[in-house]
Formats: sequence, C-alpha cells, structure tokens
Amino acid sequence: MPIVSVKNISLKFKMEQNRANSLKEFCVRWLKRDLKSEDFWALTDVSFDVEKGDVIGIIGHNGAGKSTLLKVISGIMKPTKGTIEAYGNIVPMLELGSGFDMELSGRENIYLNGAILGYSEEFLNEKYDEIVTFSELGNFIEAPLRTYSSGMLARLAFSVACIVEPEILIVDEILSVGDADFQEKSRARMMDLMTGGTTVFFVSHSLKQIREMCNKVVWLEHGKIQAIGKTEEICNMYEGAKHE
Ligand SMILES: Nc1ncnc2c1ncn2[C@@H]1O[C@H](COP(=O)(O)OP(=O)(O)OP(=O)(O)O)[C@@H](O)[C@H]1O
Repeated sequence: MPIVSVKNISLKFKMEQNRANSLKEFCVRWLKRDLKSEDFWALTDVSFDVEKGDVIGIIGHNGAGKSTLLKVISGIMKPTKGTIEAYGNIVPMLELGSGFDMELSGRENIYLNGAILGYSEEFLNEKYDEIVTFSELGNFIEAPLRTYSSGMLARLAFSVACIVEPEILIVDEILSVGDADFQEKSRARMMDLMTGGTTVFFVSHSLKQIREMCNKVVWLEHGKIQAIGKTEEICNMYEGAKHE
C-alpha cells in the first residue's frame, strides 16, 4: 500500500487584476461589482503514488508548481480538486521559521516547534541535547531568534525536524541554506533517515543533489506532470529538454 497517494490534485489561485489599495476602496468597488480576478491553475490533475522509503525529487522550471505541490501534500494548502492520502506523521520543512516565534530563544523554540510537530515534552527533553549539538548553535541557543542569521534559523529548523525521525519528511531547497559544512551534515542526516525508512519529498534546482539522493523523480511543468519515473531517466530527459 502506498504511504502517500496524490489523487487528481488541482489547485487554483485567484489573481486580482485591479487590486484595491484600501478597505474603503475595496468596499466601494465591491458594491459597484468592479473587483476583477482571474483564475490561475498552479496545479492541474497531478496524481502519483509514493511507497514507504521512497525519496521523491520534484523538479521543474521556476513557477512549475513544485512548492505548491509540497504545501498541498503537507496539508498547508487545500487543493481545489482531488485528495491526498498520507499514512504517517508528516514533518514539513517549507517556509523556514514558520513554526518559530522570533521573540523566543532557540531553546524555547525547540519545545514550541516540537510541540507543533506533535512531540511530547518528555520526548523533547530526551532529544534536547542531541538537537542542540546537531544545530551547532552553542550559546546562541539561549538568544532570541530575531538575532539569528537565516543560516542559523535553517540549522535550528533542520535539527528539530530531523532528530525526531519523521515518517514523511517534506523538504524545499533546505540543503542550499547554511554553510558548506552544515549542508554536508544535513545531507548525511537525510541519507540516514532515508536508509532508516523515512519517506522524503525533496524539491531542488540542483540535479546533482536530486541524482545523489532520490530514487524517483516527478517533473512538473506549468502545474502538470511532464514525466515521472526513475531518477536517472527523468533527469536525463529534463537535461535534454533544456538544450533543445
Ligand atoms: N499565493 C499565490 N497567489 C497567486 N499565485 C501564486 C501563489 N503562490 C504561487 N503562485 C503561482 O503559482 C505558480 C507555482 O508557484 P510555485 O511557487 O509552486 O512554483 P515553483 O515551481 O516552486 O517555483 P520556483 O522554482 O521558482 O520556486 C507560480 O506561477 C506562482 O506565481
């Protein structure tokens, strides 16, 4: 049985054409029926199944719908049509720091973020030292997050998400954040999780990373599946198409 089943997913955004600049203007225009919007389909009829332990790379050009697809799978966005069936706890690492409070310290955010991910205080107490060590934040763990660089935030987010061994991990370009050493460590940790059976969805513009880490690839273009299959085959097709 697939661990994740994406069934005929379509997602529509409403694009406002003549945006109101104030609430008053909005109300006046609404009364005059002068608010125009156009439908934009970011995803159209996307379907595929994922088996436990698969590492799925999602590729495609800018605006193809990759991040939108990850948000739909994570449950952050609701599809306009279609359904997602997922059997396992999903840890999304999408918008970095989205589960963080910038006024709280790193330590407090580990507990906050851990709780959002569904982990008990007891479990987080047990894992706390491991998370801090992995993040390499040292004494900064007691400083408020607003004093962190984006690389430090990424390290904290990655450390919380990965130490807890999720069943389904959703990652958007995270390996491009942080310095080279931390990127290498993150890659190694993801490899560990994958060999331990974690199912991963991974968006990257780096075909090198996709080739190294993924066993299957979904190639999206204009919100539709262009091709899906084994990593090498799809990456070769994608590279070939680029040079046509
Ligand atoms: N909130 C939104 N409202 C309207 N349109 C949106 C919204 N979010 C995304 N889009 C549009 O949906 C399309 C898909 O966006 P998405 O971010 O999923 O693409 P992507 O493949 O991840 O792109 P990139 O490689 O540039 O990150 C784009 O055309 C984008 O402009």
